[in-house]
Order: sequence, then structure tokens, then C-alpha cells
Amino acid sequence: MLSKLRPAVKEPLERTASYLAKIGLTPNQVTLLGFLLTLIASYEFYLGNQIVAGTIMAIGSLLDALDGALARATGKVSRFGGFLDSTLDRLSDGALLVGIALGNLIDWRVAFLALIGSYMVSYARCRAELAGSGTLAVGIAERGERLIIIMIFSLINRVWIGVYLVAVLSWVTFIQRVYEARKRLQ
Ligand SMILES: CC(C)CCC[C@@H](C)CCC[C@@H](C)CCC[C@@H](C)CCOC[C@@H](COP(=O)(O)OP(=O)(O)OC[C@H]1O[C@@H](n2ccc(N)nc2=O)[C@H](O)[C@@H]1O)OCC[C@H](C)CCC[C@H](C)CCC[C@H](C)CCCC(C)C
Ligand SMILES: O=P([O-])([O-])O[C@@H]1[C@@H](O)[C@H](O)[C@@H](O)[C@H](O)[C@@H]1O
Ligand SMILES: [Mg+2]
Ligand SMILES: [Mg+2]
Repeated sequence: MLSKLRPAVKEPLERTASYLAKIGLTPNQVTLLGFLLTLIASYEFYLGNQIVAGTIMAIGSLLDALDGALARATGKVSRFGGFLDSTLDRLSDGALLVGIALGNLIDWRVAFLALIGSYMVSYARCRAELAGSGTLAVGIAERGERLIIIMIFSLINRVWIGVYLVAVLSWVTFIQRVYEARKRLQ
């Protein structure tokens, strides 16, 4: 869903990316910086500081949109950069939910369901694309949506609602992707 917004936010992202280029940052550095901020946000969840965590998470996630924009704007797109971006996304998804669960902000079993659901969404896309489906950016709760849900509910000190929603919507998205993959890979 949110990935359809890409063309609409291309220009402000490019402008911000050109600023990052000016201060000498490389795409991989931006990827790592975003990851580091997400780890700090996870620790803040563990401490129970949901609003601080949600705010840091927003900045970290924004950097995730900016690393690719920077790579494209400066001709520094690399296969390793794409690999690093996606791999650190998985670690970030895990760290956030572990931080929320260890901070006792949610029943750990719900966090567990949300985590496996999120991983299945990403894995289904990756595996289907490898099998030749073409870009499988489909479903109600792609990564951008899942992050925004967690952010919004953290900012109102109700992250548990966000995790419940992700636990349900990620599995719905996984099923949507399985159906779509079945259609495309016949
Ligand atoms: C509470 C406040 C105080 C906090 C302040 C923060 C605020 C300034 C902004 C808060 C916005 C917040 C809601 C942001 C949430 C954004 C979040 C949902 C974004 C999620 O990210 C997913 C995003 C990116 O996905 P990918 O990583 O897959 O894509 P790319 O990185 O573009 O490309 C990958 C591709 O690039 C190559 N590559 C990558 C890295 C690398 N090291 N090397 C490489 O070569 C390689 O080819 C890879 O394969 O998903 C995108 C979906 C969509 C675009 C989401 C749009 C949301 C948007 C960001 C919202 C903000 C818009 C706003 C108008 C921007 C203003 C900028 C501002 C700073 C002025
Ligand atoms: O598949 P998903 O979790 O909705 O979302 C994500 C993709 O949109 C993104 O392009 C990729 O870099 C991520 O690692 C992740 O796979
Ligand atoms: Mg990125
Ligand atoms: Mg990323």
C-alpha cells in the first residue's frame, strides 16, 4: 500500500538525500545509521519509554527510505547495499519486537506471532521474486505500514495495540502474498 506513495514522496526524499550527499555520507553509512537508531529505539522500548522510542524509530525509518534515495541520486546503487538494507531490516524488525516484549509492554506470545508474521511477509516476497514472480510488493501490511502502526501507537503510549495489529495484519499480508505468488508462478 504505502509503497505506492513512492512517486509522491520522491522529490522531498531526493532533496534530503542530496543534503546527505553534501555532508559526505554514503548510502551504506546511512543504512547503518538508521539501523543504529532503531537499536536505540528498541532499547528505549525495553526501558518502557514508548514516546522516545517511537520518535527515534521514526527518524531511523526515515533513514531507511533515504539510503536508497541517496544511492540512486549519487549513482552509488550497489547489490551489496541492497543486501545490507534488507538484512538490517530483518534485524531491526526483530530488535524492536524483542525490546517491546522484554520491556513487558506486550504479552511475549503476541510479539512472537507478530515477529514470525513479519518475517513470513518478507520471506514470501524474497522467495517468490527469486522464483521469477517479479516485484511482489503486495498486501495490506508491508514493512512501511507495519512500522507506521508501531510508531503511531508508541507515540500515544499504547504500543501493545500496534503489536496486536501487526500480529494480525502481517499474517493477512502473508496469505495475500501466497495467493499472488500462486497466480504469478503457475
Ligand atoms: C516524531 C518526529 C519528531 C520524528 C521526526 C521524523 C520526521 C522528519 C519524519 C517522520 C516520518 C516517518 C513517518 C517516517 C516513516 C517512514 C517509513 C514508513 C519508511 C519505511 O521505510 C521503508 C521504505 C524504504 O524501503 P527500502 O529500504 O526497501 O527502499 P529504498 O531504501 O528506497 O531502496 C532500496 C534499494 O536502494 C538501493 N540501496 C539501498 C541502500 C544502500 N545502502 N545501498 C543501495 O544501493 C538498493 O538498490 C536497494 O534495493 O519504504 C518506502 C515506502 C515509501 C516510500 C514510504 C514513504 C514514507 C515517507 C518516507 C514518509 C516521509 C515523507 C516526507 C515527506 C519526507 C520528508 C523528508 C524530511 C526529512 C523533510
Ligand atoms: O517485504 P516487506 O517486509 O513488506 O518489505 C520490505 C520491502 O519493501 C523492501 O524493499 C525490502 O528492502 C525489505 O527488506 C522488506 O522486504
Ligand atoms: Mg532503504
Ligand atoms: Mg531498509
